[in-house]
Amino acid sequence: MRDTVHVGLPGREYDVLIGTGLLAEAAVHIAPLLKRSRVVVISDENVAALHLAAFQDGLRAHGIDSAAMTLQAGEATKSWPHLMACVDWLLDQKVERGDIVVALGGGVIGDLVGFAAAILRRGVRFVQMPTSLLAQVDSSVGGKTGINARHGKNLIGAFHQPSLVLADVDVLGTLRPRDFLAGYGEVVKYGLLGDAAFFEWLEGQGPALAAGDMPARIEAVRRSVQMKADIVLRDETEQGDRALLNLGHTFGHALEAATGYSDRLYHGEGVAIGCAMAFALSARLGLCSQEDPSRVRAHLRDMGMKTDLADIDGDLPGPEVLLELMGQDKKVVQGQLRFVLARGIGDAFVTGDVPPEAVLEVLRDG
Ligand SMILES: NC(=O)c1ccc[n+]([C@@H]2O[C@H](COP(=O)([O-])OP(=O)(O)OC[C@H]3O[C@@H](n4cnc5c(N)ncnc54)[C@H](O)[C@@H]3O)[C@@H](O)[C@H]2O)c1
Ligand SMILES: O=C(O)C(=O)C[C@@H](O)[C@H](O)[C@H](O)COP(=O)(O)O
Ligand SMILES: [Zn+2]
Repeated sequence: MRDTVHVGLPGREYDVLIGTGLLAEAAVHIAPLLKRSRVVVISDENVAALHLAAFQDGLRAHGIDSAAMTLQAGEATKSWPHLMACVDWLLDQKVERGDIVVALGGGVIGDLVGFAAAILRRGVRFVQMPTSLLAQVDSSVGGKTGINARHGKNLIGAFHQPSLVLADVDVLGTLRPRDFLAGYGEVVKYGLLGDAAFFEWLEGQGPALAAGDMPARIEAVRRSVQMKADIVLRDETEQGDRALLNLGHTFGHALEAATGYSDRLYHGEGVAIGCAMAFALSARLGLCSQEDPSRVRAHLRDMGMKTDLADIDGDLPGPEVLLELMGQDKKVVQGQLRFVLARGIGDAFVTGDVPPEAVLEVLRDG
């Protein structure tokens, strides 16, 4: 079972291969990119324990040498100290301009390693081997790379497109259910932002997807990646339309900052709560029907996901502080917050015309 989505950015085009068995046969797809038969791989401790040996064995069988570095798992790894460790190690390995760096892991590894590749010797190529659902449907595609700052999420980074993305859906089988569902938050986002039929399909197929139905998983990854590729092609550096991919993120990023980028709230969980809030805000402003937010929440609830602030363990700062945290959002223009809101399911748009009091009311409702 195999699908390909082509990201046709002029001069930086690449394929996203989606299917089974791609980890073991990665060498076949990576070899044509190599100038010498050696790659460096960066992964995290969970993924390395489960999948690094199979990946390196496959490379070796094709005569490709590899060296690997393993980082601590979790969002805290997207930070200055780990970026420095990564870049130091890549220099220790004498990675050259013509070499390929492989990011083997979830979105944390993809964002961090992609950024390290962007700044190493002013830019080396990298391959994304996304191993989480979130990374397969979203973070491995489109070239946003970076780390978090004390001031907020992803505030230090670069646009640096990968040279190839290999999304092996078999490896999703080892994800913890909570990590799978966090990735599902981004899948739902795609339906909500631009494809009502996809959202409807997810309402029917979501449980099968979570239970491991392979054709359903491939279809969900393919449709998500295709939508992202289409948007990135129109607006690579987020001057306009690309901000639609930020649906749920203005709320979500503030909640991640408020919970200290910790296990209290995963990125995809923040996105799911953020999508529910974006629809609540849209309904409050009379932009969509009152039924839409209920339908969004009902599907997330059916899937066993977080939808409300009360679902986050521990104390949260008050609405005013959360609103203040949103002030570092990259969509802010001339000091004014902009939100991705919706006229209905599958019909999102970006607007700065949002009274702060309406946002505070949504946050107070939780
Ligand atoms: N660049 C982008 O466009 C973009 C898009 C969406 C999200 N992101 C970023 O992605 C990050 C979240 O990504 P994530 O949800 O993948 O988090 P993650 O990388 O922390 O992975 C989640 C957990 O799953 C584990 N894991 C990954 N693959 C596994 C597998 N196959 N089997 C078992 N365990 C596995 C990881 O070790 C980790 O513990 C956030 O930092 C977010 O900001 C970036
Ligand atoms: O690729 C994009 O563009 C996205 O917005 C995808 C998001 O899911 C992702 O979380 C992204 O990293 C958020 O971007 P940011 O610019 O708001 O940090
Ligand atoms: Zn996201």
